[in-house]
Amino acid sequence: MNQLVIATKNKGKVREFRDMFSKYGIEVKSLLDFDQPIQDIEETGTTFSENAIIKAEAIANEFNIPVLADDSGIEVDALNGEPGVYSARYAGLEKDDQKNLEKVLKNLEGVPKPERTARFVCAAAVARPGEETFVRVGTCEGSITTEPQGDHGFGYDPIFLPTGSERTLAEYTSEEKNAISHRHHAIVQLEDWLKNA
Ligand SMILES: O=c1[nH]c(=O)c2ncn([C@@H]3O[C@H](COP(=O)(O)OP(=O)(O)OP(=O)(O)O)[C@@H](O)[C@H]3O)c2[nH]1
Ligand SMILES: [Mg+2]
Repeated sequence: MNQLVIATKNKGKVREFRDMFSKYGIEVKSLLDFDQPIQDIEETGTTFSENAIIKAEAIANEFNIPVLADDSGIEVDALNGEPGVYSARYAGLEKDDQKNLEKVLKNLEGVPKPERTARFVCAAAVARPGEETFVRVGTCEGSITTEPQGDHGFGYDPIFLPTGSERTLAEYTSEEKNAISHRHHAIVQLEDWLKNA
């Protein structure tokens, strides 16, 4: 395989998949590269895996090609796992990264450091015409800061401290993030498929 379509319109994800797949010699195309506009796929699942499968199968069936989809987000323990599958839309349907992370910080006001634990989760689903879809889940454990720090990455990266780190993911280089991220931990489980497809 020398090219793979990722069923996403999220530029941050596309950048990370491009970097991570380059070592397998795989060129990444996203829904942003299609000639025709692709309608937003409704994420009606209650888990990351369900939503990843919905996105991968929608595009695989429509275009009759193999597709990988990522559904991801952040679970904050003191917020009973929120924002979870609603991470992109936590502060509204406009999917504003800044508003989303401000809402998490506000909802955690007064919560002491040891109770600010959280994790990023990534479900990566592979759908191929006529074959069974499969999904692999990766996580990255950490905690939530009290203020945003750093300007790399995307989404909630400026408020996420990986376990044992004093820097947020937004203060990591892309190479550093891609070595420990939830997305990395999902993708390594696809290695056998990637090498043989
Ligand atoms: O700081 C972050 N670092 C990450 O590495 C990361 N991965 C996911 N997220 C958040 O979770 C939502 C996913 O929602 P999501 O999987 O539905 O994606 P999306 O709606 O943005 O695009 P699409 O792939 O559905 O087209 C995103 O918008 C982000 O807010 C991240 N935040
Ligand atoms: Mg989405």
